[in-house]
Amino acid sequence: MEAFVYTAQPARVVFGAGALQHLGAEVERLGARRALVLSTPEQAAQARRVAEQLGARAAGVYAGAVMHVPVETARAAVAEAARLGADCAVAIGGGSTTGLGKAIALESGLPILAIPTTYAGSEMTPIFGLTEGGVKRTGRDPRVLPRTVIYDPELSLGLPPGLSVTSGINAMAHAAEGLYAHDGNPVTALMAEEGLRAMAAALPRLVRDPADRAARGDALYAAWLCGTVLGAVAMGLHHKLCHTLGGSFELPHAEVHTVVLPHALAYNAAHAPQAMARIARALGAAAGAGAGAVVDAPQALFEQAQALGAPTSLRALGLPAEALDRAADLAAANPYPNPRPLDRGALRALLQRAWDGAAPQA
Ligand SMILES: NC(=O)C1=CN([C@@H]2O[C@H](COP(=O)(O)OP(=O)(O)OC[C@H]3O[C@@H](n4cnc5c(N)ncnc54)[C@H](OP(=O)(O)O)[C@@H]3O)[C@@H](O)[C@H]2O)C=CC1
Ligand SMILES: O=C(O)/C=C\C(=O)CC(=O)O
Repeated sequence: MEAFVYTAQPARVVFGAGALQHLGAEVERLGARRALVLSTPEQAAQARRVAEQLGARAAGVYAGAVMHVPVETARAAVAEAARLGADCAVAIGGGSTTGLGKAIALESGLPILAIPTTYAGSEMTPIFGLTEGGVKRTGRDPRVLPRTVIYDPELSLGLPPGLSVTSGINAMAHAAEGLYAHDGNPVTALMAEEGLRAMAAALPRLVRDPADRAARGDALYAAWLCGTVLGAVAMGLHHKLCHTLGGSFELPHAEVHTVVLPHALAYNAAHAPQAMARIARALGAAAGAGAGAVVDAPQALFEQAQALGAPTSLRALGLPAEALDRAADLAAANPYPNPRPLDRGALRALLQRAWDGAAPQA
């Protein structure tokens, strides 16, 4: 085995149906006395229930989270945390709410307890994102890594099948790119392949029955693994393209990941054969393909998304055709680690296929 470096992220995970019951004890374990509960406006009722559960340990509710964390929202939340004398943030919701918790932690150092209800995986990463003047910047800072994560599959029962699928594929994207990361290692590869297998197996069950508790648990387990990979190693072309399309053209995060992933993998396939073999093995195993069956990883992902009823074209997400040239310019502009060198013409062709909803092509 070759030499490698693996840095574990020190989050505590409490996992299982009904795990939310441990919230009070977990807040106490953090040494916190006044937790500010965060959510989106739509999930405010759930946040209030969480605050009631915390009783005297709740400082209040801030239900102002929005996608991509505008700096104005972050500043307002930091001010509210200070006004209420909060010494901890409890973020219940998807990546948008966790992201707001991270913005507070970045400014104030408050510990975060995250309770994820989607599969985005932000709860397992020291990565933050902030949007100012229509431009999103991301960074890494150990202060924003949640100290404790409560994964309770009961809380994701209400996540609609369409969102479950796109959010699940968002998670799979972290694992897939982690498998060819320049700073990857055998431990993150193990987590990535298992995360891909578990998510690919869970999603068809969730589409058949969104109330399938076992499948919800498997999907959250997969999200945890995939999020851990995102937090541990560098992402490449796929995440860059999605940030460009999401940040500059305001496309929805998980849906963009779903459309772009097969195409980004096809772009890199010939330059990352071992990663492709592991992705294919994970997808083949999930689909019940016999031992030794050959599965084309990008094509298998494309077909799985189609079969699950997910969007497969950028056109369907509302991207105007005129935006493709600028998106290609932006994606080719700044260097970042990727197995295949960035070629503006090839990226433009990739984007065209993703816009058309065509099958991925190496
Ligand atoms: N820093 C990091 O490491 C990462 C950051 N991110 C960031 O997170 C954001 C995306 O996260 P994502 O989770 O996809 O987006 P959101 O948190 O915006 O959630 C997506 C949708 O899911 C809905 N939802 C969430 N939970 C439930 C539930 N239990 N029942 C019903 N509906 C629910 C939300 O509804 P509603 O609006 O009603 O609450 C929303 O419409 C992006 O900003 C992305 O950049 C993503 C991955 C990693
Ligand atoms: O944009 C962020 O907030 C940080 C990372 C991600 O969103 C990862 C992703 O693209 O899913």
